Amino acid sequence: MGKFTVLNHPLIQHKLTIIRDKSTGTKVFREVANEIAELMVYEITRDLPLTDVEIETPMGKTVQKQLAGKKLAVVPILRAGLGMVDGVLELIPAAKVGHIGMYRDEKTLEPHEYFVKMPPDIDQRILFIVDPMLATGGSANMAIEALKARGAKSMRLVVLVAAPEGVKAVQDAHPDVDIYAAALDEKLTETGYITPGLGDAGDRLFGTK
Ligand SMILES: O=P(O)(O)OC[C@H]1O[C@H](OP(=O)(O)OP(=O)(O)O)[C@H](O)[C@@H]1O
Ligand SMILES: O=c1cc[nH]c(=O)[nH]1
Ligand SMILES: [Mg+2]
Repeated sequence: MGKFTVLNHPLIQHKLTIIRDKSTGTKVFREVANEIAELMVYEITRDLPLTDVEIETPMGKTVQKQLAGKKLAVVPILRAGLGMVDGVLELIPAAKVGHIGMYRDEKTLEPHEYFVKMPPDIDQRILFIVDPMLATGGSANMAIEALKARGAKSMRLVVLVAAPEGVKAVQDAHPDVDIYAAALDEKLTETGYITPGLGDAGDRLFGTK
């Protein structure tokens, strides 16, 4: 089973409270969502392997560390995942960005894929799939399937708020994918929203209804 980790650093908890608050407007919501994504990526990349490299400082030759092995890519699930990309790129500016478009039918809650554009070498990369909300897990599971079908072998799912239902659905369907969340909330409502949650992440990021 894939690991599920809640990254409950005090700064992350504080910032999450800001974006949960319904009085927080679009501008601050966007800024703070990216700040949380940045803090999460700092934690999630702790286990990346390092290798020795010889360089020359102004004082002479020395052996130091650099990131080894697989390169990274960030994959936002459109639309709302876009609200986390800049935060990730602050720390990993050289990462490639793949996009996958998914929307959830408001009545059936079934996910629908409408766009996929990936870097050509996703089989060589660690993919950080980002989406603020993991509700039923349908969108994340369909996105992971689409990426696997295109050759992806190493993926981590990074969400701001997770519902227990979504965590279980992804763990059951994709035991090879670890999940990281800023919070694990109580449950889903009858209409498929996470409660207490933060509402509709896409609408809050982009000012739509
Ligand atoms: O786990 P699930 O039940 O699939 O729900 C979560 C999905 O719902 C939201 O997207 P939405 O469909 O609202 O699209 P949007 O990002 O364009 O607003 C959210 O950003 C996730 O992608
Ligand atoms: O609570 C939820 C559930 C799905 N998508 C959202 O944007 N919010
Ligand atoms: Mg939405």
